[in-house]
Amino acid sequence: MADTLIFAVPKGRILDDALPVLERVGIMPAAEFHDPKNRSLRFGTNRADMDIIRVRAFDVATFVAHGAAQIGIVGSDVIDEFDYSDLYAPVDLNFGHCRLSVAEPADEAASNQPRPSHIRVATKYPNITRRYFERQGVQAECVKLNGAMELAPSLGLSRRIVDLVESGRTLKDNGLVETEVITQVSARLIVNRAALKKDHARLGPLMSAFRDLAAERRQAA
Ligand SMILES: Nc1ncnc2c1ncn2[C@@H]1O[C@H](COP(=O)(O)OP(=O)(O)OP(=O)(O)O)[C@@H](O)[C@H]1O
Ligand SMILES: O=P(O)(O)OC[C@H]1O[C@H](OP(=O)(O)OP(=O)(O)O)[C@H](O)[C@@H]1O
Repeated sequence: MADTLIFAVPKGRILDDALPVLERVGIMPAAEFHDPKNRSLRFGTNRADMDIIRVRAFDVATFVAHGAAQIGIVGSDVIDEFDYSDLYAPVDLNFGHCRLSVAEPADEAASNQPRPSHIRVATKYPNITRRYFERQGVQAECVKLNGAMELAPSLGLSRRIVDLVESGRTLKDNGLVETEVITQVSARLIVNRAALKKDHARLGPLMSAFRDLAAERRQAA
């Protein structure tokens, strides 16, 4: 019997959109997965050869990149931040749309001052942020936060932030404006490259099923 395939999904907001997609490709987590009282982190599925793990978004990429999970679903923001060479992201699943942007207090953005060559930025994405500003000849000193980046400017932690924006509501409610879009974000299927080589017989058809479904959903949209 072949090894059990591990499918990693993020426990945050992407999960609600990911579950119907998984179901469409024939993967259904066991009933306990949906029980909020259940503290297990690994669950069976309707496929005897596959288990599902539910972890934090950034950890989905880490589990798959190291081959601890062979396949998963995660936002492209996370893939770009880590830039793991062992991660293959073959399918844009066309949900979880948002963008990664630079924002700053509305009054400071309006003042139109020239940007200094060294800036401080609060973000969950220090690698993307450094790379982005480096391309403009600006050295970005990043203060790593794991959430609530929007608080940083008003509390004097940094003038700028780099964070995800969807409706813009969080920025607005915290007195910030979006000044630059770094990149568009959507959910992706990710596969461990070594696992794909070793177990193409199972991972190949799975990838094709996700690819076909994504194409079908794009056509229907
Ligand atoms: N406002 C948003 N609109 C659409 N997609 C988003 C939005 N915020 C985050 N995402 C996507 O969902 C993913 C997970 O975001 P979520 O907010 O669930 O993470 P989180 O719960 O803050 O993360 P953590 O697991 O570190 O607690 C992000 O990596 C991104 O791809
Ligand atoms: O533009 P909007 O529609 O307001 O969405 C953007 C917000 O959504 C995400 O936060 P989330 O709600 O996931 O909370 P977090 O701070 O825990 O990441 C993101 O970090 C922004 O704060």
